[in-house]
Formats: sequence, structure tokens, C-alpha cells
Amino acid sequence: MKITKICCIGAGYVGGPTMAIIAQKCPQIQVTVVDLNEERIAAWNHTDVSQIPIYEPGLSEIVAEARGCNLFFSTNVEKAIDEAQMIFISVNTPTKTYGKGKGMAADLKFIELCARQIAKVAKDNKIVVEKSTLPVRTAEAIKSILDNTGNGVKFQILSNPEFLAEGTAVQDLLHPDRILIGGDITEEGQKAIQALVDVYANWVPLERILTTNVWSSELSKLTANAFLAQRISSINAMSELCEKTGADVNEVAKAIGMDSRIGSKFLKASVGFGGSCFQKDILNLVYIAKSYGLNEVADYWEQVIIMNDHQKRRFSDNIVKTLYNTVSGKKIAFLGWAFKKDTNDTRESAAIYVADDLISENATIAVYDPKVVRKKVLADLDYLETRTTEANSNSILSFETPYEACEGAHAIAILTEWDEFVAYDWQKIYDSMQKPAFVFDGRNILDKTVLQKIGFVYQAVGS
Ligand SMILES: NC(=O)c1ccc[n+]([C@@H]2O[C@H](COP(=O)([O-])OP(=O)(O)OC[C@H]3O[C@@H](n4cnc5c(N)ncnc54)[C@H](O)[C@@H]3O)[C@@H](O)[C@H]2O)c1
Ligand SMILES: O=c1ccn([C@@H]2O[C@H](COP(=O)(O)OP(=O)(O)O[C@H]3O[C@H](CO)[C@@H](O)[C@H](O)[C@H]3O)[C@@H](O)[C@H]2O)c(=O)[nH]1
Repeated sequence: MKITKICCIGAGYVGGPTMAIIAQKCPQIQVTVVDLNEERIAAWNHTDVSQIPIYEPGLSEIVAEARGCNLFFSTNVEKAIDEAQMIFISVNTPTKTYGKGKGMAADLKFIELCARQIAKVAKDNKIVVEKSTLPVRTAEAIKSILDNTGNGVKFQILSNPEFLAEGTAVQDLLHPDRILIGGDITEEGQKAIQALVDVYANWVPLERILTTNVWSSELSKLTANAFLAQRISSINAMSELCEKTGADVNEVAKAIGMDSRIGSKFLKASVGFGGSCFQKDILNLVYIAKSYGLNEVADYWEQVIIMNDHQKRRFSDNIVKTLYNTVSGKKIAFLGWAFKKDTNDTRESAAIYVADDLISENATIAVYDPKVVRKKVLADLDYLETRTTEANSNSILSFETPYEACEGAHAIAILTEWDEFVAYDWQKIYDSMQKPAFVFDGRNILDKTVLQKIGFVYQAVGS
């Protein structure tokens, strides 16, 4: 089957960039990305392409090239479903906040809504691709809805999890380590798999396109995230031990990373991992394991989250302790609010939790992040429901430049590893601060020797 029309439901951090690359690499395919969120679609269609809703290096250029040619953003979900032969579901699958599985299981209500809408609208056979990260065996539920509520047309469900990381989405999509496609072992299933393979084969070498059964594909996504997050919690656990023993976590990471069996990636100690995926996906994995009665498996993976929470709390506790056991009335400058560099995404950013702890100790937080606006910072804090919106707003100062954020501050906390932070005039910053001037480097990006020479009291994670 030759695919000429693709629809993607969900114009978020995955749907937008993924479809932009498919459109760029497959000029013969018309790609329509739809979303219920009108504001988001309007932003994707903004005449000034720098205003698209997601910041990713290189993305706006690709959108500018393909948009209006074979890449379209629309709120007309039904029309796009009707016209497409292949429909990607790329909607959010957050942790449940209510009912059974609250705080652990993935909330599949948006997925089910998509399945019901596809069933209602489809008048001819369609391939439905799970792009969202889903619990293992979700394809079964989608198939049941499609087969029982549809118009008698035939659906093939494929699992095609996305492995891009934010901040490097464009490069990850252009040069993926692998593309994973899970499908039925039936003849029809294999044809559907081949149709999707043919799409990716426009730019991905065939040896990097892996096909499996649906359940392996669904579970591989959760497994990959669990393994990646586990490495960060493992090195963060060692960072605490390094601080007690005089070892340096950067040196330990380098030493173990040179063992080719361990590898050097994802061994950067930090204030704790954030992002919309790691915590959500591990909690989901823990919930699935528990639901099969696999308590030891569940406990094993839950420890990754427990360690990460500990790391964030340890960072804020240390700030309070070092500032003579009180931050009340003190100005703490936050450099960075995003969960990592090169993205405007703040979901589950460690900065939110560290700020929340410090505000509870009556500190004032002065935030500077090159890509995150004040509205987002306040919304993130309000989401925790620790205090009123007004109290959060009174405790957060936002600045357009780092120098203003740091002026008069008692301490600086580095929460995101933005490259520009390294290049600042640290002498100028020091001169404008209260003394002693503290720097708590939650990303280990600054040069300790240089900062100490200027006069800062400098503390990094894990040394
Ligand atoms: N963010 C990442 O880096 C990343 C990477 C790999 C996988 N994932 C997974 O991909 C999925 C999407 O993540 P995201 O970060 O793009 O989420 P997101 O919240 O940025 O985007 C999801 C979009 O789906 C829309 N939506 C929800 N229900 C809809 C419906 N019924 N019809 C139309 N639109 C609807 C929302 O309005 C939203 O704009 C999740 O399952 C996530 O776990 C995310
Ligand atoms: O050595 C490291 C590596 C990362 N981090 C932090 O871990 C978090 C997640 O980083 P990263 O994995 O690079 O970004 P995500 O966009 O969350 O990507 C992850 O989650 C996505 C969503 O499922 C997957 O597709 C990706 O493969 C997976 O890397 C961030 O807060 C990072 O700062 C560290 O603290 N130390």
C-alpha cells in the first residue's frame, strides 16, 4: 500500500516535530497535523515561523520549508481522519490524577477519544499508528473500540514509539538510532508494517528499522525510558556518596564510562531528571508490574523515582543549610527553569520542585531562563497546589536578563545547563551580589576554579 495522506492527532512536542520531518523527507505525502487546542494550531500556523509553539533547534526552518506545501496544521480533526490512509495518534498520556491507579497509571482517556473519533469518521480501511507512549497491550483496547464502534471498515494497529529527546528532536528524528514498528503477524498486519517502513525508508537506512510484535514494541518504549532514567538515578546516588567521601562524581562517571560495557552517555549527575516522560513512564511500568502481582519488579523500578525525588530535595535542603539555615527574605536567583537546555518545555523540571521548597522557606526566587516566560513559571508552581496563586506570584520575580536576576541575590542556583550560562561575565555578577556570594551548580557546568578565584562560594553536585 502506497501512503499519500497521513494525519497526526496531537500537535505537541512529538506530533509537531515528527510530522515536520516526515513532510520534509516525503514530499509525495500530504501530512496534516490536527489538534483540539486552537491556540496551539494557530501558533503552528503563525506567519512568523519563529512563533511556532515548540522551540527546538532547527525546527522552525523545516516547518517554514514544508508548511503550506505538504505540511498542514488544522483543528478540523474529522476531515483529516477521513482523508488519511494512515493516522498517527500522538496525544498526551499523562499520569492519572483520579480513580484507580491515581498517581501511577497512564491516563488513556485522550487515546480512547481518538480511537472513538477515528471509528466514527472512517469510511475506508485505515492504518492506525500508536505514536504516544502507551502501556503494554493498549493496542488491544484501541482495536476493540475501532472494531466494535466503527462502520465495518478494517483497521490495522501499529505501535511506533518515539524515542526523540527534546532539545535534540530534529537531529534525533533525522538520524534515529532505530525506528521501532510493532504490528500483527497476520498478512494484513505485515502489509501495514511494510507501509510504515516505506515511509521511514525515505530517509532512515533499512537496517535501522526494526519490526517486532505489537507488545514488544509497546513495552520496549517503557523499558528504554526506565533504563535511561535508571542511569541518571544511579549516578546521582553516587554523587551523594562522592560528596561524603571526597571523590568527584565527574571523575567517577568518566572512569566508569570508559568501560565499553557501561558507556559514557547519560552519566551526568544533576539536580535530578525532569521532563514529561521519565517519571510518568516509570510510574506506569511500576503500575503494570504491580497489576500482574510482580511486586519485586515494581519496587525495583520505583526506586529510580524515589532516588530522583531525593536528589531534588537534597539540592534545596543544601541551599537552606548552606545559607546559615535560613533563606527567609533572601533572594535566590535561578538560572534556568526548563527541564533541560535547548527546549522551552518545563514539565516536571527539577526547578519547579526546588523553587517550591525554597518558597516554603519564605525565599524569593528570581528566575531567568532564555526560553521560558513568567506565565509558564507561575503555572508550573500553581499546578503543585502548595499555596495560592497570589502567594506564588509574590514569591517569583522574573527578569529579561541574567544580570538583573542575579543583582542583589544571596545565592545563584543553576537549574538548567543552557550553554550561555557558562559564557556570562561572572565577575560582573559577583560584584552585584550580596556577600558571601553562593553558587549552587545543579548541572556542574561552571568552572569551579574560576568562580572560586572571583570569590564565589561554589558548590557542585557530587564533589
Ligand atoms: N515529549 C517528548 O519528548 C516525547 C518523546 C517521546 C514520546 N512521547 C510521548 O508522546 C505522547 C505525546 O507527548 P507530547 O509531549 O507531544 O504531548 P503534548 O501534550 O505536547 O501534545 C499532545 C497534544 O495532543 C492534543 N490532544 C489531546 N487529545 C486530543 C484529541 N482527542 N484530539 C486532538 N488533539 C488532542 C493536545 O491538545 C496536545 O496539544 C505522549 O504519550 C508522550 O509520552 C513524548
Ligand atoms: O546524564 C544525564 C542525562 C539527562 N539528564 C536529565 O534527564 C532529563 C531527561 O533528559 P533527556 O532524556 O535528554 O530528555 P527527554 O526529552 O526527557 O527524553 C527522554 O524521554 C523521551 C520521552 O519518552 C524519550 O523519547 C527520549 O528517548 C528520552 O531520552 C533532563 O532533565 C536531563 O537534564 C541528567 O540529569 N543526566
